[in-house]
Amino acid sequence: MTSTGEIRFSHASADPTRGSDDEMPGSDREMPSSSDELRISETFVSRQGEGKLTGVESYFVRTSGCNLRCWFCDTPYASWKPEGDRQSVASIVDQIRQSGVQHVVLTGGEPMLPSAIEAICRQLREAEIHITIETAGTIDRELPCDLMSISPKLSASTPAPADHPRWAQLHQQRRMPIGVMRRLIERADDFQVKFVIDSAAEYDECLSVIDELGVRPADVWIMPQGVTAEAMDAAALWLKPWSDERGFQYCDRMQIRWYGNRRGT
Ligand SMILES: C[S@@+](CC[C@H](N)C(=O)[O-])C[C@H]1O[C@@H](n2cnc3c(N)ncnc32)[C@H](O)[C@@H]1O
Ligand SMILES: Nc1nc2[nH]cc(C(=O)O)c2c(=O)[nH]1
Ligand code: SF4
Ligand SMILES: [Mg+2]
Repeated sequence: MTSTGEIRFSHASADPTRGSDDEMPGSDREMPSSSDELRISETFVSRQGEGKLTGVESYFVRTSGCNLRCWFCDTPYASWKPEGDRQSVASIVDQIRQSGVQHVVLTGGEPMLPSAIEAICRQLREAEIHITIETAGTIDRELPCDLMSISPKLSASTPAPADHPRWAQLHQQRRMPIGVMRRLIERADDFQVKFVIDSAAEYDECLSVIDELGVRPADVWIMPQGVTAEAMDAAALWLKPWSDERGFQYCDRMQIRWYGNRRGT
């Protein structure tokens, strides 16, 4: 942790923010990460459903484990109750290469947590495969990335303190390191910033984060919180006009429309 409270991992370091899935974040229940393997909850080929590459066939690699605990997380099997076995960097990259798919989406959980993500990105870059990283933007790593897709977590994402006292506190402390996000944006070849909005009460905070990040409206994507087409239809009525008025991109999460909220899609 730096003096500003930001987290920066050097190559092959262990992950001090790594928490377990229960109410004892930081416990040693999980093995420390290594630079040549990481825990994977699922891999699959699908179409990118969010942001500027929507529609592009992509090989998804979902790491397991997260340093945050959004109450609405749509992949609890990679955050609240992380599942999956450890796999080597070599086997993951081999499978991607054998698939012939030219775009990879590294997501999670939090894909910037395991140090092995750096080797994956270096090897994919060598193979000239396009890399998107879907991240909450709380962890600073230097790695090759074509599209850094940052989804900053607003305060309404915090889990209920009454139900999850330790995670509520940690989530609140970790969720918005603006300096880390700025550096990720500066280093990446391209970037987008995607906000999940659950209610109009989050508008002011969203606008002030955009201001602090210094990004243009064209780089901002507004996504409704929700995991069904019905929830997205209902949210679009109030959220899309607000987004359009400010010149933001509106992001209907298309995978939900195409496939429903199903794992592996
Ligand atoms: C599961 S997260 C994994 C990557 C990273 N941890 C993050 O949050 O950006 C993938 C994307 O799904 C979004 N997301 C998760 N749950 C959601 C929900 N209930 N409604 C809308 N978007 C959601 C996240 O904000 C992020 O953009
Ligand atoms: N099709 C599809 N597109 C996605 N874009 C970002 C995803 C994610 O979970 O990070 C995702 C996902 O899970 N599926
Ligand atoms: S940061 Fe991403 S993976 Fe972690 S809990 Fe929030 S939405 Fe889920
Ligand atoms: Mg998803």
